[in-house]
Order: sequence, then C-alpha cells, then structure tokens
Amino acid sequence: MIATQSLTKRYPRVTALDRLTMDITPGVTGLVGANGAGKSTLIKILLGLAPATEGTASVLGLDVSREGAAIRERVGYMPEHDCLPPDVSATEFVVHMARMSGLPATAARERTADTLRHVGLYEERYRAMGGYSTGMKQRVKLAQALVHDPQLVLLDEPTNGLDPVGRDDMLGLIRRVHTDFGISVLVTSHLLGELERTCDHVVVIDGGTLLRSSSTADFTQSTASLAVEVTDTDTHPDGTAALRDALTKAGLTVHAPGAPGAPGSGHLLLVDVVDGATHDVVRDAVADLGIGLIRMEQRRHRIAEVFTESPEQHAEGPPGAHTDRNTGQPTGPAPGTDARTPEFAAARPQEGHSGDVA
Ligand SMILES: Nc1ncnc2c1ncn2[C@@H]1O[C@H](COP(=O)(O)OP(=O)(O)OP(=O)(O)O)[C@@H](O)[C@H]1O
Repeated sequence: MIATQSLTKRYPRVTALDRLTMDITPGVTGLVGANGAGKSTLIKILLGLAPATEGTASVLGLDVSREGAAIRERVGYMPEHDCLPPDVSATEFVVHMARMSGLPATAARERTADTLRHVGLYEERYRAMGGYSTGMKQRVKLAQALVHDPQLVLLDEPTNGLDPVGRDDMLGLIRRVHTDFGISVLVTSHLLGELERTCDHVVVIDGGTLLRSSSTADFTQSTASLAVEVTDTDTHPDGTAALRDALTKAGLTVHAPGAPGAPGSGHLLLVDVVDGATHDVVRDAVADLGIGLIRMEQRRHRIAEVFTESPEQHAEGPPGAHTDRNTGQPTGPAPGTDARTPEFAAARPQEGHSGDVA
C-alpha cells in the first residue's frame, strides 16, 4: 500500500523525517511515535501535499512527488486538528467533500447518508457542527475521509481529545472500516496501548527514524510467557517453590514471585515459553510433584512491555540512548522508557490496566 525509501524531510530548524525506509501492506497499520516524531509530516508527504527533501515514496503504487492528485482520489485523509467549519451541518460538509472528490450530486448525497450512519451520527447530522462534541467532530472527520470509498485511509490521531469510552468507540469504528468495507487503514497515535487492539501491524518511529516495524502478534508473541498457579500439599507446603525448582532443573526460565523486578506476583510463576513443549514440561512437573494445577495460561506481552525491556533484546530495536538529530546532544532513552511524553510513560505495563490512560 505504502513504500518509502530513505525518505527525508528537513525543515529549516529540524529534521522531521530521517532516511525512513518502510513498507506497509494491506490491513490496519498503526504508526506510533511521540509528539514530534514525524507522523503528520509523513502523512502530508504521502498525500503529495508536502515535498520530501530526499528519498522516494509511493502510495498504491503511485509516486508521491508526481501523482499527488491521483493518490488523493484513491485515499481518504482525516487530519489531526479541528478543521470543521462551525456554521454548516455534518451533512452539508460531507456532501461537499464528496463532490470535491468527484462524486455526482445524487451519489454524494446517498454516500453521505450511508457514511454518517456508519460512523454513528443520526439526527445531529443536520445541526451546525460548531455545537458538536469532540467525539462527534472526530466522527465527521472520519466520515469525510470515507465518503468517496477510498482504497486506503490515513487517519492522523483520530482518538485525540476523546475520553476512554469515546476512544474505544472510535477504535472499534476504525477496525470496522477495514473488516466491513475492506478499506486499508494507516492510523497514527502516540498511545502504544490502543494500537495493539486495533492494528494488524505496527510501525514505530522516533525522531523521524524507524525503530521497529512488525505484526502486532510478533510484537507481543515473541516474548510470551506462561502464568502458572499451583496448590500446596502436605508433601510440598510451598508448592510454588517446589515447582519453581523443578522447572529450573528442567532448563526453563522461571520468574520467582516477589523477586525484585520480577514480573511474577503472589503465587503466580511466570515461565518463559521456549517452544510448544513448554506447556508439557510444566504439566509433567506438576504431576510428578503431586500438587494441584489451578491455572496455566499463556500471556502475551503488551507492546509497551516490549519497549520497556532492554534494547539489546531487539536486534532491530531502539538504541538505549537517543541523540538529537539536530544538535547531536543526547536526548534520553527510547520511547516507552522515558518521560518525554507522558503518554509513553503512562503506557508502561501495570497489572489490570489498559496501559494507555494517564
Ligand atoms: N511546517 C513546519 N515547519 C517547521 N517545522 C515543522 C513543520 N511541521 C512540522 N515541523 C516539525 O517537524 C517535527 C515533526 O513534526 P510532526 O508534526 O510531523 O510530528 P508528529 O509525530 O505528527 O507529532 P504531533 O502528533 O505532535 O503532530 C516537529 O519537530 C515539528 O516541530
């Protein structure tokens, strides 16, 4: 859908994109990065609205530097900032945008009604947008991006300004744009947590450079672990400790509950999954000890956890310390490990916490 090669954008005082090379395939892709990482700049280049300083990019096989108009015919765009005229209704506005995209008048009205219904705007669609809530405005912005039935939509921070419920609704809508209509989606966010529920693929950029690009499953599965809880018996008054010893002897890595920095807690053991046989080793060890197995469940790490692990664990991952591409000065650790943006910091894993609500 999208390919960039050494894409660079320099503004007079800042390099917004720095030799960015990536490929985005059909589906729902999340583009995540802290504020100022270069997400909006990338979208503007992909739409042919801003020229790159160096490098190339194509969208649906069309060159962004020469075929911007053809790209904008086939691609929908939802801008980040509030851009709706306050004194017209959603219906008038979306019909206008449909006409601008080349739809005849009747088709524009029909598509507008369908699209506004799809995004959940009903009677309100005839009211002036100046009186809309942030959630309603975001829905109108999504509707105008979809109204001309594009092959791909670029959504710039569609959950900005929404409360948790509004955000969940918007993420559900975005997912359905792909599942119901087959439209591919590139959605940007500075919240790691919300992307793993919505996207098939996640691209992480920081300081205009690519940190990581992989499927959401790869992000979370590569570091899966088994959570195991067992009973105590007369023979083994501390069943958890007995099992930990047995599994360690069997060559598995077990995180001891309560150990400093260990992810286990209480009576839960977290066992790193080596391969498909790990479950069997745990089952056999429990049976041999004669203790009861309360639960054994596979846990996927959340994307945020991947970024709080040591960088050496990811060959293609972020370096531990970043250097400002403009000043050459160190700026601190990679996203997910620093406090440059509260949202990244808030995305740190917490038990029973969705990870993206500050
Ligand atoms: N027109 C411009 N002129 C000069 N600098 C710009 C311009 N547009 C963006 N920048 C700078 O380029 C960098 C990347 O900005 P960009 O808006 O692409 O980031 P972003 O990841 O979308 O962040 P945000 O979510 O805050 O918009 C920032 O340092 C920004 O200040």
